[in-house]
Order: sequence, then C-alpha cells, then structure tokens
Amino acid sequence: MSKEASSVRFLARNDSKNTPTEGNENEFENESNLINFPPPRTPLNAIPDPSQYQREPQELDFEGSRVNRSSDKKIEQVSDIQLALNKAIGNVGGSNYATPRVSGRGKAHSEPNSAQSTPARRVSNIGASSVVCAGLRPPQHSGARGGSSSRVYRGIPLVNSEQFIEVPYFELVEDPSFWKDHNVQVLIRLRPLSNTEMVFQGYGRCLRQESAQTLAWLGHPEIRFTFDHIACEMISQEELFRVAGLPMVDNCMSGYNSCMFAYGQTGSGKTYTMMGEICQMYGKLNEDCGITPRVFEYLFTRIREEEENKRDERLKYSCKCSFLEIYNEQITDLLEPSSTNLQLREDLKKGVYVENLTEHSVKTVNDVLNLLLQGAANRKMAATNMNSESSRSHSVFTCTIESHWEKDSMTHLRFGRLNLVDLAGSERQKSSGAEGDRLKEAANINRSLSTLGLVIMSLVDLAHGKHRHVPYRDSRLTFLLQAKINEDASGNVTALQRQIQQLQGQLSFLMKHYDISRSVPSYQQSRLAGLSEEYESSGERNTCDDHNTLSIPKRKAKCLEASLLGALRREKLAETAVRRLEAEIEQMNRLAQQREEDAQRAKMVLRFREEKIKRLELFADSLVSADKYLMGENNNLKEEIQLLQERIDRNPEVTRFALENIRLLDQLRLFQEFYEQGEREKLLAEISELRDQLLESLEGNCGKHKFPLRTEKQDNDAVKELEDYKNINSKLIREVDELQAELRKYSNQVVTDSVVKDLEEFKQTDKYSLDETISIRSDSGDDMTSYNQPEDEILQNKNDEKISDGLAMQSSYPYEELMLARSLIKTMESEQVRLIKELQFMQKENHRYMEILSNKDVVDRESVLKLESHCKETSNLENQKQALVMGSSKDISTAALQAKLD
Ligand SMILES: Nc1ncnc2c1ncn2[C@@H]1O[C@H](COP(=O)(O)OP(=O)(O)OP(=O)(O)O)[C@@H](O)[C@H]1O
Repeated sequence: MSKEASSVRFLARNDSKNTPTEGNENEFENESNLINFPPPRTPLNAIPDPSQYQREPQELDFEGSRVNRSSDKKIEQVSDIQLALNKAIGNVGGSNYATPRVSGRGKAHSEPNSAQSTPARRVSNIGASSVVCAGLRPPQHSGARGGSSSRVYRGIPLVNSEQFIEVPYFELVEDPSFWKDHNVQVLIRLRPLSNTEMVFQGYGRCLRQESAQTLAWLGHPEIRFTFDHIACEMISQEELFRVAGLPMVDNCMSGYNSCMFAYGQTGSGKTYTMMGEICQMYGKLNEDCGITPRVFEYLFTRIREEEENKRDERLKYSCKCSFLEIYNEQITDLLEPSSTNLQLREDLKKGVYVENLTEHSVKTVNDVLNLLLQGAANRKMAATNMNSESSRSHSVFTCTIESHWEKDSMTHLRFGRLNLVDLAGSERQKSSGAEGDRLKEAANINRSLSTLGLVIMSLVDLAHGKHRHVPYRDSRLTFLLQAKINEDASGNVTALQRQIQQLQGQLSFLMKHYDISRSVPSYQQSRLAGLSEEYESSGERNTCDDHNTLSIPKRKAKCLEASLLGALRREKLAETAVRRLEAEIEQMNRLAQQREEDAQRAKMVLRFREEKIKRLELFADSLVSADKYLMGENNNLKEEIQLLQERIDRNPEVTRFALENIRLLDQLRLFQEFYEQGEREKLLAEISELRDQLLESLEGNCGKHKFPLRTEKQDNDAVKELEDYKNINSKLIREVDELQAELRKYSNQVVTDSVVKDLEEFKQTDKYSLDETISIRSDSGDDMTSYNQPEDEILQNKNDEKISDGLAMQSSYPYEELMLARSLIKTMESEQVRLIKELQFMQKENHRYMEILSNKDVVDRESVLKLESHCKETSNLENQKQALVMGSSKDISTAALQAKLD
C-alpha cells in the first residue's frame, strides 16, 4: 500500500532540529494500517488523515511559507509539508547548480481539494491510499506542459490478478528547451509497489496522479502539489533518462556545471533510478540500468558526433571521473577505498575540492561502467527494515568534461562538471529499526539531508532577494556541492570581463581600421613626393598661404602635403594611444582577476569566522575539550592570518592606485611632449592653416551667387575683345599684303625686297605675340596646344578648358572657387592688356609702313625724275652726237641716226 516517488529538489522547509531519532519520519502513520498489516518495512502509505494537522485549506509557496489564511500556523504547516516530503519515497533532482536560482516553474504550492471535486478512488480494497507531496504551487490544468501529455489507463495488473488496479498513465514530456529556461527543476518518480508491499499492505495508494505535473494526496482534505515533471510508475528507465538526463549532458557539453541528485525516503528507489542494474549486455546497456550509465552512453555518442562535426576546428573532449561517498560525515574514495577521511579544500581557482581524490580518465561507456561497479561494490550498504540493501551513505559520481578546439588561430578551452548524486535515504528510527551503528548512520544521514534542505531553502530565499546565510559548511555534502559561492562578486567580475571583452572588440576593430589606414600613407607619401618634386622643380618656394603667386594645382599640392604630414603625425600619436590602451586593458584584466581572488579570500575569511562560531558553540556545549578547541582555534587563526596577509599583499586597491599612477605619469609625459617638442606649435600652425582654408571656403560660399555670373560675363567680353583684335589683326595683315602687291608693281626690286622683309618681320612679330599669349595661358597648367591649330580654335579651346577646369575644381574643391575665378580673370586681363599692346604695336608698325610707303612714292618720284633727267640727258647727248655727225660726215644718214635714238 505504498506509493513511491522521486523529486529533484526539496520543496519545503525543514525544521533544522529534525533528526531521525526524533521520529518525525512517519508522523502521519495510520494506526489502523499498522495494526492490520504489520509490515516488514514501515508502510509508506500509512499517512494519517492530514486534516488533523491541516484544519484549513492551505496554499504554500515554494519556500514552504503559507501564502494565505492562518499565518499563525505557518511554521507548523511548513514542518508538515517537510514531513510529507520525508515520506516521499524517492526524489530525483536535476539542476545546474552553478546558478542556485529558482525558476518560475519551481515556485509551486499545494491546494486542497474540495470533497466534491475529489474523484472516486480507484483503490481496490484497503483503506486510504498514501499521498506523497512535493512541489507547492497552484495545480495546472490537467494534461502535460503544452498539452502534449496524454492520460491513458493502461490498467496495470499488479501481481495478484484478482486485485487489478487501474493506474493512470501520463507520458513524460521530453522538452529539452524547457530545461534551458528553467535551470532548477523537480521531477517526482513514483515507483510501483513491490510484491512484499502488495502482499502485506494491499494495493491501495495514498497518491493519485492527476496530470503530468499534478499529484493529489488523498488525505482529508486532499492536497494537490505540482512539479515540473511527474514520472508515473510505468515510466521506464530509458524514458526517465530522456527527460531528466539527456538535457544535462547537453548542458555540460556546453560548459555548464550540472548536478542531479536523488532524494527520498529509504527504499523509495533512488539507487534504482540513479544506477539501476549496471551491466552491459551484447554491447547494449541493460534495460534496467539507471540514469548514470545512460548519461555516459549518450555523452560518448555526443562527443563522437561533435568531434566528427568539428574536425576542422580540431575539437577534442576529455572526461575524468571520480566517485566518492560521504559516510558519517567522512569522505571515502570509492575507487580507492583505502583513501578514507579525505579532506575538503578550497582553492581560488578550482573552488571546493576533495584532497587526494583519484580521478580516472574515461573514454567509453565501459570505462564508466567499470568505475560504477567498482564504486558500488565499495559503498556502505546495510539491511534495514525498510530496505534490504539500503545505502548508508551519500554517493557522488563526478565527471569533468573538458573540451578544447582551435578557432581564429586561438585555442579555446571549456569545461563542465556533472555531479550525479545518490543520497542516502531519510529514515525514521522507529520505522527502519536502526540501532547502534545503523542509528549513528541514520542520524548523520538525516542531519546532512536536513542541511541540504536548509541550503536549498536559503538559496531560494537569496534568489528572491532575501538576505540569508547559506549553511554550506554544516555538512560535507553541502560544502562539496555548493555552487559558486561568490555570486555577487562574480557578478562584478563577469561585468568587468564583459567590459574587457567589449574593449577588446573595439580595439581589434580599431586595429583593423588602423591597418588599412597604415597602408594609405605609403601611397600618399609617394603621391606627396611627386607633388613636392613638381613643386620644387617649378622653382617657386612660396608657402601655400601665398595664394597670389602660386598656381592652383601647386597650391593644392602644398596644402595636401601639409595635411598629409599632419595626418601622418596624428596617426603616429593614435598608434601610441592604441598601444597604451592595450596595456591598460591587460592591466584591467589583472585587476579584475585580483578582485575576484580578493573576493574569494574575503569569503574564506567569513567561513573561518563561521567555523569559529561553530567551535565556540561546541565548546560552550562542552562537546569539545578545551585543548581540542584551542588547537582548532590556533590552526584556524593561522590560516586566517595567512589569508589576510595575502589580502594585504595582493590588494586590488594597491594595484588600482599603481595603475592610476602609471596613467597619470603617462599623461604628464604627454603634456611635457606637447610643450617641449613643439607639438603645440605644430598644432597651432595646423589650426591656423585650417582656419584660413575655412575662411576661404566661407568667402567662396558668400560670393557664390555673384561670382560665377561675373566670371562668365568677363569671359565673354574678353572673348569678344579677342575676336575683335583678331579681326583687326588679320585685316591689317591683309591690307599690308595688298600694299605689298601694289608696291611690287611700282617699286624697284631693292626697295620692294626691303619692304617685303619688313612685312615678314611684322608678321613674325604678330605671330610670336599670339604664341606668347598662348604660352602664358599654358603656364597656368593647361595642356599646350599645337601652333598649327587655328588661332580661333586655340582660343576657344583654352576658354572651354578653363571653364570646365574651373567647374571640376569647383565640385571637388569648393573653397578654391574664388581663387580659380580670380586667376581666370587675371589671365583674361593680362591677355586683354597684351592684345591692346599688340594692337598699339601693330598700329605703330602700320604707321611705319605707311611712312615707308610714302617714302617710296618720294623715291619713286625721284627715280622718275632721275629717269626723265637721264632721258633728257640721253637726248641731249643724242642731239650733240647728231650735230657732230652732221658736222663731220655727210655720209651718215639721218634716218639711221633716228632709228638709233628710238
Ligand atoms: N521504478 C522502479 N521499478 C521497479 N522497482 C523499483 C523501482 N524503484 C525502486 N525499485 C525497487 O525498490 C527497491 C528499493 O529501491 P532502492 O534501493 O533503489 O531504494 P533507495 O531509495 O535507494 O533506498 P535507500 O535510501 O535505503 O538506499 C529495490 O529493490 C528496487 O529494485
């Protein structure tokens, strides 16, 4: 007539003074049952009507505090619930103990049921069924989480076929994601009645499972309790593992610590659940083997998969196991039984550990099974009234799973620890019949279990923001299984580490950025060198401020040079700053580490104080002799002094001040450099240069709307003027050509040649003057145009190029707009002056030619006159000759002489 259950966790507060000898184990015993069925083991269902303890409906929260109604009965109720829990026959728990936090789901309370709503019992014959209660929260709707569980009456035949009892079946829901959100969970396992129980106590049950999460205790009034999971008695070992064990393995492989412990009354099935039948048949695990071997079977499968999947990263796992028992508050290595009375030690890095405990490397599930068998054989067992093979100790099987892999040319290391704990069963002396050694064992078992309960309750309170002392040190078990103890300090450290990580991320980003920019200067430098050379070769050494004397590209090059030099210098400074930041991060890392260590030391000092209080209490109760007390005190003080000395030596505040000092010195050095090495002057020069550029740019922007119009107009005027001049020029040349032709007609050869020569000279001069104009323009950086190009075209092209250049520059260097326009105007003006000069020159030349031409007329006239006189002279001479001939020879005919004259 018993019903066995298992749960993950205590759900109610225990009275710390409860000891097994006080016989509170079966306080609700149903006398009639006991009388009718003297059991070989105390009937666990023999729970009396709870109404005698609970006169009014109750609602209890997780901590066991009654939420409602009669506050005066709160403590009593808490105690009642614990008693009921102690009657629970087996509790299997799982938690990620690194975070002793209670999830929302864990918060639970019971609720009495009304008589009307109590379903008819399905018990067959004998009295009231027993109820095991745990988990205190309002019952949820029937059906499993997410409505996926089903209630199936499979009708379990219980040995005696005449006594057929229908037991409801609820599926155990596999939901690994649920474990992710709820890192502490409670699972109750109900075990079937044993043959002996059925024979001696019948088939009645004190519990009725109503859903995948709700159990009702069939007392008066009925009380319901809700848990994260309830495994009904038909749930197999395999199914249980899939819900409770499997997610823990995944959790551990991800680097989180996990802990599963089985809690419950003696004989309730803890060892069966955790270990089961350990033997391997035909390479497969026995169907009845418990969670532990299955966990390792799955673990090694997962390891193989992971290593295969991440072969690129060279992922490798290694597992080490240890197996110990805590018996009468003494720790024994179950894998090295000669190692008894092992001591618990604390290490800043490792946390709490058992000194000299052997660790065995395991690679296959067989290795683990061998260790489990070896350890189980060494475990203290004894027969009691309640269990022929009762475990008299707590056993802790620990596996440390370490993994390392390579990624981003870094080796990553991660480890998680899995603790599988099979607790000794709580028992009542009256029920178990323990005497002598058994009694002492039972006292220790119950004391440590009660401490475990208190520790968990304190952790729950802490998680709810209440200030609680967590009595880890009150038992070896809790001391060994404690979670990180410095949640608050570790919180700070975690925050600091996160900050450091962020800074490192920023730094690597900057470094990346910096690497890119570092490649730019080499390009810039060569460009800069080119520009500088160009500038040097031009022979101009004016500063870039001298805008009037430097052409735009050169000025641009000069400014660019100055800016680049400034940028390079600043980059160097940034490089130094980055290096300094790196060093600072490293120091901060060290400081964070030191703070963590300091927090650990502070915690340890607190522990020393706790121990001292404990020793004083024992001393006061005269349980410890004065000598022993003083010896203990002495040792403790020595350790404390050593710790305090370490705290002084490695005080993080000292490091912080040292860091601050270094930082200030650095700053001082920077300031000194700033003043002494002319950094200030350089910066001031840069600032003034930038200011000038800004002013120019502003000036350019202010005149933006007037200036382009004026430039265009001037440009057009200049072009027009040029056209006019060109026309005049060509007209003049034409006229000169015409004159030359005329002259040729009338002048003699000598004079004509000289005039032609002069004209040629004039033409050449004219041509040179045009060329000169063009070359002056080309000085402004334009491409040279061929001399053969028609002049009109040249001028038009130049003009277009200047305008387009100006526009291009305007878009890329708006601040140069004004200067460009100014320069264009200047060029135009100088061209205008030059053309006027040319015109004047041509006019002068024209005059000269006119003069020459007029002179020619004179010369011509003179020549004509000379010719006439010459002719006259010639005729005179002819006349004289004729007269002579007439006078000397009458033979010369007059006709012949006339012909000669003609
Ligand atoms: N789910 C179950 N199905 C079948 N048999 C079970 C189940 N749970 C427990 N048993 C049987 O009940 C008996 C007691 O179980 P077990 O020894 O595991 O109890 P325990 O809680 O470890 O007790 P103790 O605290 O005294 O060591 C064993 O014979 C075991 O085989």
